[in-house]
Amino acid sequence: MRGRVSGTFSVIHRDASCGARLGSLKTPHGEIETPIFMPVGTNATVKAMTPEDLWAVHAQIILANTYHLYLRPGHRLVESLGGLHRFMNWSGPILTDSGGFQVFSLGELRKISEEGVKFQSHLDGSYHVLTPELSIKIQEALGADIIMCFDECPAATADYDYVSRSLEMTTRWAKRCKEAHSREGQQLFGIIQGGMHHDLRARSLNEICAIGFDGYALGGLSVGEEKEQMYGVMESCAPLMPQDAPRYIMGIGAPEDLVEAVWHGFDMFDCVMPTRNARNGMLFTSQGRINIKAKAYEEDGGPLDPACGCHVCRTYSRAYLRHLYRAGEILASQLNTYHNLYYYLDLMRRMRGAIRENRFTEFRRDFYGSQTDNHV
Ligand SMILES: CNc1nc2cc3c(=O)[nH]c(N)nc3c(CCN)c2[nH]1
Repeated sequence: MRGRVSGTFSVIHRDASCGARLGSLKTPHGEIETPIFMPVGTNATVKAMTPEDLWAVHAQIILANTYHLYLRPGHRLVESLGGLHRFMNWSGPILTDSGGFQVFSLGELRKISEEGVKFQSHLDGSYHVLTPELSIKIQEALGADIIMCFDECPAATADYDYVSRSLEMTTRWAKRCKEAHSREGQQLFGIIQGGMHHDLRARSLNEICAIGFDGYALGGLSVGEEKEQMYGVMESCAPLMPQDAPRYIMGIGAPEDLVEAVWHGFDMFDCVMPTRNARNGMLFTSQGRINIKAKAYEEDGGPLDPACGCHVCRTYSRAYLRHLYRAGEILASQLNTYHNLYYYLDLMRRMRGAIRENRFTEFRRDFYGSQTDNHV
């Protein structure tokens, strides 16, 4: 079992008007300025983006998935070829999720037990057992800078007793993950469960923090709950989490969710929304979301977002982006993804600036005012 990787995270500045804080997280592949958004690169690629594009949109750290890379091409193959960074030509930090959530959202025929999760591959129907120990070994073989404990994310519909028993098993699994983890320099984050119940959240938080990890994540959110429930869990958990460790909310979220979470004092986020929405023509702008396939843009020679400084907004018209999308061109996914990720990462940059200048509460108020949602 490895102790905490000391001195990797420091809080640089706190905005006195709220919970927002500026942080620095050091990893073997570089230093990360927080708050930060992590583009999702499930199969060792952020879909439709080259590593050069990711640097151009100022990505600092990306996420990859244990479940997918274990099934294809296999973690031992990636390890034999020099590890995930070499394999995908991304020299920046990488965080890998532990596989539990993906098994439940993708695998067929899952059976959960104290040992772990038995499941059938969504690719070929083959049978597998993912355990806390195997999840850690896979993530060590991939060589991510930050790895996640193997946990169970209960469905939003799960009842109180199920959520209570589930968090107790997640705590036992977290202990097994810490025991199994031995790769020097690699950070291990614990995951707090407890559903939408503040007493169960506090219990999970205390148990996971008592084990001691390099960072702490809120799991079990963005699973179909109401926004008020999600924000309520953020508000109740943030003050109870260690001040001096990174705080990550998994699977979050829409731009307004990121602003709310930063306001409460969270540091790291990941979500497929910017990349998945891009491929479906749903684009984020300073005036809210737009649907690029709408007829309203057929003859619109203007930029996607006049307030955006990205290459796409400086180069192409809405009419051209609409044409590419309707023609089913591959370039539509590339340009739309490039812009959406630039928007998300620029939003994080603007939030860091607001925290640095102690004006984050004003930033949050102005942000809500600007988002006249669902433009055509
Ligand atoms: C989209 N919503 C969402 N909720 C999550 C919860 C967990 C969660 O509770 N645990 C883990 N390990 N991952 C989660 C993920 C995947 C994050 N890339 C979630 N994604």
